[in-house]
Formats: sequence, structure tokens, C-alpha cells
Amino acid sequence: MTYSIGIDYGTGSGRVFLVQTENGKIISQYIKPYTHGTIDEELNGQKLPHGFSLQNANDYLEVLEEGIPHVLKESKVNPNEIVGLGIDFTSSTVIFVDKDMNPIHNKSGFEDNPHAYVKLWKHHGAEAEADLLYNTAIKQKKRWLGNYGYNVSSEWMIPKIMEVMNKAPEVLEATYAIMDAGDWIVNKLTSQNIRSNCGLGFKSFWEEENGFHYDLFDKINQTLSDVVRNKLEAPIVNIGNTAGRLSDEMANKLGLTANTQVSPFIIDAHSSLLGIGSEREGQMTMVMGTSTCHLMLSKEQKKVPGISGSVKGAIIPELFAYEAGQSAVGDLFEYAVNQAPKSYIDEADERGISIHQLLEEKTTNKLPGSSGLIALDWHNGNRSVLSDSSLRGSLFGLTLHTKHEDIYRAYLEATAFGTKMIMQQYEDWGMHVEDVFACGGIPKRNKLLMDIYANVLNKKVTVIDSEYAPAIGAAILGAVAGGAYKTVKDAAQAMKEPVLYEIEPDPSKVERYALLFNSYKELHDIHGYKKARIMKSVASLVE
Ligand SMILES: Nc1ncnc2c1ncn2[C@@H]1O[C@H](COP(=O)(O)OP(=O)(O)O)[C@@H](O)[C@H]1O
Ligand SMILES: O=C(CO)[C@H](O)[C@H](O)COP(=O)(O)O
Repeated sequence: MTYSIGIDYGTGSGRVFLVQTENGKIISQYIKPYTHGTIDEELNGQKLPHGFSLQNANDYLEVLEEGIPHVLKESKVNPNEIVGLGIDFTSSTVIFVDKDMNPIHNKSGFEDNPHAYVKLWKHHGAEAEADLLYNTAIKQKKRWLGNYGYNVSSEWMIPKIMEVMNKAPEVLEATYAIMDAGDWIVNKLTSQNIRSNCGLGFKSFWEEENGFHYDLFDKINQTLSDVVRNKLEAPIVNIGNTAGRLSDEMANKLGLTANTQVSPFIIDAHSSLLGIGSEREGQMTMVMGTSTCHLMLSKEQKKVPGISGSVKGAIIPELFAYEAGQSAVGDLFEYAVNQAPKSYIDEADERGISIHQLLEEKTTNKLPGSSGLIALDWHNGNRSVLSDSSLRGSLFGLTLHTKHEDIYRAYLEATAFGTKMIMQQYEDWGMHVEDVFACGGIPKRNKLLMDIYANVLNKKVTVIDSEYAPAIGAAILGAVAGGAYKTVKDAAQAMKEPVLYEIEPDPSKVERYALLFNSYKELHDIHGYKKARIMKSVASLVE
């Protein structure tokens, strides 16, 4: 019997899973919320600018140092039988390190410097830099930008590097290497300095054929090109290969053996496709957590406007992986939960259920549209298909009698409408959606949400019986790196998570949602671009 370890670094916590390579059975798991959480309001007493989302890299090491010894002790598995280890991580979560791979924020004199900290994937401090990259690429008629949906997100690597260049040159001066936090964990485990093709391909303007797009960086300035060449660029290891074995130091520290192979990191949402066994065209997988990623696979590369990118071999070696997404989904529902009246909080406490469950119960039997509410789900900007992180959410149709559960449901529905916009974009550009899969931390917890998605999308939705698909995907890559399987596809089919249930559309609800979606589409177009100035002028007064 052999085993592999999958470690899923989500937005709020790290999760370590020890699984059987034969069938993906979870033998032991450990979930560690990040000690410092997400640093977004203030850092050591200093107020942070709006849109900042930072993390402390030491928290990521705690996941390793606590989680791996825990699963070994609990399972009593012989470390010699653990053939591989895989890492999935949010992205682009950018870390700046010195030549010893130590985070700059650990260095004396940098403790209070926000730009020395990890820029979490949803950090929105590099809007101006993203706009400059986009406008320069458009002016230079860079056709390859179509592989990134003809947009540049401030959530990506290069704008975040430019932000540090512009706002904190002292951090850059002290920095030896820049990378995705997922690459950093792999490098800490193997004492190397490599990069994964998945992270670079989706978030760093790197393509296998041409490498980094210095043709664009040079147009910004020579410093940017030099920083990418000297600090970001490094040997690349493709998904499906091994990045190398555990270092002796880490093997001893964690209780593993130096024979354990380590896979290059995969982006968390992308890892879910492996975890659920989606490995062919025509399948749209929604990875629903803090955010949602909508992933598809194709034999061809198409320039689909408004999606986040397409990369060959980023998930399944011989296919192009496509990513689109919504920056606030679980975050948006949490926002609604946090606005619940005290009476609801007390009722949920008395009954020992979550506020989510109480709100779902109170609104689950209502007809679509019965509240008269409709919302735009842009509380953290719009990633796809507008790619504008400065956009803001809104709620229409409020009356003096509107109930809080109706507002909660309006937000559930808004994320479904946003998903329909993305699905239609894929289909309009020749990528037919046959099957819709739902996985991540949310689908298992909210049956009403899945019912809404099936009826808004008018598709059967297959809900996966696991909120840990990314971790299983990482374990699959660990198993392949360790030689338990010859191909990623074989490993995914053997180790994938089971289906929980399937939900079919209900024609009467589909009809009502079609009417609501038309209104959503109009509001989307008006506030997304036709009259975007309304929201932007109000937002211009934000400190
Ligand atoms: N019953 C529920 N219905 C809808 N959303 C939920 C429910 N319970 C928790 N959530 C949301 O799930 C999100 C966490 O999902 P998870 O996949 O664990 O996060 P991560 O993005 O860190 O991987 C939170 O944003 C939370 O608001
Ligand atoms: O942009 C990403 C994937 O490309 C982020 O990794 C993803 O959006 C993070 O979301 P979550 O916290 O829900 O896993």
C-alpha cells in the first residue's frame, strides 16, 4: 500500500490530507486556520489602503510543521510508504524572499512595511499598474493578450511586482527572488528555486512557447524586465512531473523520508478538476469557495474575451486549461451573513445551526423573483467577463418590508447570474458546456444554492461529495510525482472524489430565472460599462 499527501492552501486555512494512492481514500487530515488570517484593515497599528489583502508567510510553514506530523501520528502510516506530496495554493499570492528563501517581512526593519508581506490573490492594490500594462499591450496591439481574455487583472503577478517597484523600492532592493507562495512552499520542501508552469502560465504572462512576454515588460520600463529576468524567472517544472525529492532537512523536520517526491504547485481551483476527475472537453467545473473559479479544458487554444487565461498543460498535460472567475462568492455570502439581524443570530444559536443554514431555510421555498430583489455580485470587483476590480456591488428592489433572508437569496442568485454570463461567454467562443460540476467548500453546504444554479444555468449540476477536491488533486499530483501512476489522467480516475448528488433544472423555475437574468444582464451592462461612471464617481470619494 502506498500513500501521498495533498496540501490545500486556501484563502483562510491550510489543509493537510494523507490519502491512499490506490483510491484516494482520506486516511487522516488536519486543518489549520492561518494564525494571522488575512491582513486587510491594519498592519501593526497602521491603517492599510482600501483593497489591500496581505498574509504572513510564516503561517504557511505552520501548516506543514503541524499538519504533516499530525497525519503521520494519527494514521501510523510508515513514512517509507508515502511516495509523494503535492501542493495547491491560491494564486497569484506573491511572496518576496531573500537568498535564503526567507520572507522579507521577517527581516529586521521590514516588519511594518506592508509591501514586504505576501500579497494575497485578492489583493487589489495594483489597479494603476494593471491599467498601465493593459493600455500598453492594447496600444502595442499585443495579440497574445487574447490568451488572457484581452485583460490584465490587478490580482496577477506582474502588476503586484510593479506595485512594489513603485511604492516600496526598498523591499525590491532586499529581495532576491519573487514567486507564487505555492512555488515558495515547494522550494522550501526541496531546497530549490523552481517555478510551476501552472502559476506562471495563468498569472505571470509566461507561455511555454515564448517564455515571459518581455516584449510588453520592455515597453513599461527596463527595470521591470530586469526584475522579472533576475528575480521571477527560474527553472520551470511542468504539472505531471516531479519538482524533486524532499530535502534531508525537511524530511527530518516533518517526519517523512527523503525519498518522498514533491510535485510542482498547482493553483487551488485548477487542482479541483483533478480532484473530481474532470479531464475532458465540454465540462465546466465551478470551484466554489471564498471566490469561484469556472474551469474548462480544450484541445485548442481560443482567445475568449473576458476570461482569465488559457494555459497548455496547466492541469492535464495534453489539454489547454481555461479559467474564468468571480472574486467574491463565499465572501459575498459571508457579508450577507454578517448583516443578519440579532434575532436571527439568537435563533441560529438556540437551534445550533449556522446563520447560512437559517437564512437558507427561511427562503428556500420561495418562488424565484418573489422578493422583487436583484443584485450585482461585484462587492470585490468583477473578474470575468468585465475584468474590472474597481467595480462595486449593488442591490435593487428594496422596500420597507424587505426581509434579510431575501437579501441573502438575492446574493446567491446574483452569483448564479454572474456564472451564466461566464458560461455564455465560453459557449459564444466555441466551447460548448455539456456538464456542470460544483465543488469546493460551498456546494455541499447549500442545497438551495445548487437548485438556483441548475435553474439559472438551465443545466444539470453534479455536486461533488467533497469540500476538499483541491487537496485530493494535490495528492493526485503527489502520487504521480512519486511514481504511483504513469499519467495524471490515470491517477485522477483512480483517486477522484465521489458524486454527492445531481440536480436537474425545473422548467417553471427556469422560466422565471430567464426573466430575472435579462434584468441582471441589463444592470450588468449599464453599471459594468455603459454607465460605469455612476459607481466610479461614487467610489471616487472613498478614502
Ligand atoms: N452554508 C453555506 N452557504 C454558502 N456559503 C457558505 C456556507 N457555509 C460557508 N460558506 C462560505 O464558504 C466560504 C469558505 O469556503 P472554502 O472553500 O472553505 O474557502 P476557501 O476559499 O478558503 O477554500 C466562506 O466564504 C463562507 O462564507
Ligand atoms: O484566482 C485564483 C485562482 O486562479 C485564486 O486562487 C482563487 O480565486 C482563490 O479562491 P478560494 O479562496 O475560493 O480558493
